[in-house]
Amino acid sequence: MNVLEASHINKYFHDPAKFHVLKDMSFAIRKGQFTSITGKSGSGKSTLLYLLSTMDTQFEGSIKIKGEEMQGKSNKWLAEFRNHHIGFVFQFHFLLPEFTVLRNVMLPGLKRAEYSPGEVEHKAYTLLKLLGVEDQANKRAALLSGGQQQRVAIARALINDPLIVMGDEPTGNLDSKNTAIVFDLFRKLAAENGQTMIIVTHDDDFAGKSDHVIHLADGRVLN
Ligand SMILES: Nc1ncnc2c1ncn2[C@@H]1O[C@H](COP(=O)(O)OP(=O)(O)OP(=O)(O)O)[C@@H](O)[C@H]1O
Repeated sequence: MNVLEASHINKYFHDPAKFHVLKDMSFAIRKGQFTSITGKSGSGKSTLLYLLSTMDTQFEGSIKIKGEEMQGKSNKWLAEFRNHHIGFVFQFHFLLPEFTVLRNVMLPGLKRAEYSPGEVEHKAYTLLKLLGVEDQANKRAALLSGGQQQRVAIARALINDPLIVMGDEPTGNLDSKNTAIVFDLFRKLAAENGQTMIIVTHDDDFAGKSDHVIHLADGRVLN
């Protein structure tokens, strides 16, 4: 089953001159598939992920998630859809620096209010443990190293069991040991929970081990 279908995506930037950054891209991503988006610096990986995440609505073509067309929906509708179905890990972590690590991970779960605060806390702690940062749980997020913050941001992205996890270089600040831990966790979530991973990466090793690679070059998808 396809969880995401992109058809004839075209995207232009207009600053300083008109620039055709994404050219007629079409592809499908299946449920539970571990997809890497690769390509040289400047090839459009982050731009494409931003579109797929529904955060950028300025493009031509169609993006369907769970069979639902994302084009033409209001920002409010899209925000609600993202809250329910998509977890993000950005290059910058956007943790709330004055809140504890545990609180940062719990917040999207508390906002969703599907589980009790106690259950959300238990889940947050379990995720921090899987990512090897449970000993930082009660520290203020601002005090953590870049790599620790990245792992906390990954835990936060996973707290609501999203259908799709999207990451822009989610292991960019991690050493090889922690990159392997994150990769194995993503792989397990894809295989056991059917969660779909869409990950922008420079790491050929990481991409080589994924189920599906979308390789960008000259603004196009190479097959
Ligand atoms: N807001 C913008 N306005 C104009 N050009 C932009 C804008 N954002 C990105 N670009 C250009 O679009 C191209 C693709 O950028 P993008 O950040 O998607 O590449 P990338 O493959 O993710 O690169 P990297 O691997 O270096 O992060 C680049 O040439 C970039 O300069």
